[in-house]
Amino acid sequence: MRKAIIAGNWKMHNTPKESVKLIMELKDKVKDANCEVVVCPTFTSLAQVLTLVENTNIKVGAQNMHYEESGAYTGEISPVMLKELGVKYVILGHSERRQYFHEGDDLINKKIKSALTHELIPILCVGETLEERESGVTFEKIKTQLEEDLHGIEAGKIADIVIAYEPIWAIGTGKTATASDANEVIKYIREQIKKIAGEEIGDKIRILYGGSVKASTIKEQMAQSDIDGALVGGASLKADEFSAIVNF
Ligand SMILES: O=C[C@H](O)COP(=O)(O)O
Repeated sequence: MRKAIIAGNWKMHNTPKESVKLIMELKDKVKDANCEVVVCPTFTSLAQVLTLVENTNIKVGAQNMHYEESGAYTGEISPVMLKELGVKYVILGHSERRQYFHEGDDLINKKIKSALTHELIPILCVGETLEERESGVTFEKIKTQLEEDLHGIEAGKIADIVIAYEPIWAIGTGKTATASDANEVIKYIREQIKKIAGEEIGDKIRILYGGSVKASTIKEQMAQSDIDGALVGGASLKADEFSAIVNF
């Protein structure tokens, strides 16, 4: 049985003060959740949020990291720094990183390996553009991303990764993929993981859906055979909406 995860990606929203306010509002509202609850604030809010979620059921993730432990990489944050703070998850390969910061699969692969070495759980995002979907190459695109992003990672370690299927056309657009369309792609991802890492790991790995998830969509999404949770952007910025998603 795979334990569901609902993760909120706050993206570049919330100052430290705003983050404190949101987490204080959220704590009580999600305390009885039946899934793993994760919030991913900006780097500048991580320390305060981590302190405030001590002894609660909320875990904390970062939104990105460098693959090196330290060095002359101005403006970057290392896995060692995240680990020391108490961060548990790290989002890697988000389409916004791929699109605006030109992160390629090679780089994402290095980051995933490094996160695993430092016992951070990567939330690896994959997904197709609208153009790719319309020209019928969704599965090919996802297959390539998985093969390249997971290249050279031993099968046993792949089980620790969380994958988020995020069709790019559904992110921040209000256009949610239908639950059955999302499930179809997620099933395909699971099949690919079975090919890469073996049957058992494919059955075990948790795969989330992301893209305009709201309180009104989550029930149907979670009722699908292969969807193990959600990576939530916009709707994770409001305590009432996010807690309604978490308590689906
Ligand atoms: O990481 C989260 C996703 O990009 C989804 O964002 P969204 O819920 O605002 O569409």
